[in-house]
Amino acid sequence: MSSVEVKPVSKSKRGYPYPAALIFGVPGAGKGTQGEILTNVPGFFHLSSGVIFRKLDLKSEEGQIVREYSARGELAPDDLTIRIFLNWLEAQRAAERFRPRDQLLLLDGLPRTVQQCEMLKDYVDVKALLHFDCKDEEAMIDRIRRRAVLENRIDDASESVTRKRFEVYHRETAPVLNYYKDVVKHVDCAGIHGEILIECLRHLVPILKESFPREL
Ligand SMILES: Nc1ncnc2c1ncn2[C@@H]1O[C@H](COP(=O)(O)OP(=O)(O)O)[C@@H](O)[C@H]1O
Repeated sequence: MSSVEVKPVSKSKRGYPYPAALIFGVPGAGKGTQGEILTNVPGFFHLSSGVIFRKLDLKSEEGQIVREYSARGELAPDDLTIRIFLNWLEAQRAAERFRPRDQLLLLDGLPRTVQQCEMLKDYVDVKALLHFDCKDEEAMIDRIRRRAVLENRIDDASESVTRKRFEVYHRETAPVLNYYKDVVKHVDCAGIHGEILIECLRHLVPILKESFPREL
């Protein structure tokens, strides 16, 4: 993707707020893997902020800022994050890859601060937050170490940066769980892919049917 152009978004014209579910949890919990699996199921559209950020043109100002923060294991500034996300979402919608009238948006990695929840309020209607619950954080750190080799991710390469991401998660991201406390669903992230998929679908399919009623 080339550099992100920042355009003001007219809320009423786009049909906001879009129905959405959040895939939520510590780094390495398997959010991206499940999101990718689910996006192959008709009715779901997966969007990962980390993936969008890694696709930014490094020559662009946004690309450079985001890379600096992620290389340190810190969160990018909220306003920049939300702007990049909304522009990217609109580009997907304009290209008809994302169809808000019949696809539930699966957000992975966003919102990641309470401030981001507030900023997204008019744009996404959060129907559920799937909390990928991980009791064993050291196992997650091991997973991330293996992923660094496979995916060549700058923020996965150093253990101190990984530990910093966990610290930032507990301090800044965990409060998001409380913000959406009425719609939190627990998913045990220790299972095999198929088991986790079943759990996710058990929570998501009723939302899909309710959000996009269809006559047979
Ligand atoms: N919602 C967000 N707000 C701020 N920064 C973000 C957000 N999403 C991703 N990032 C940045 O991108 C990096 C990688 O994100 P991600 O791929 O979701 O990693 P993780 O494995 O930590 O869940 C983060 O460490 C952070 O610097």
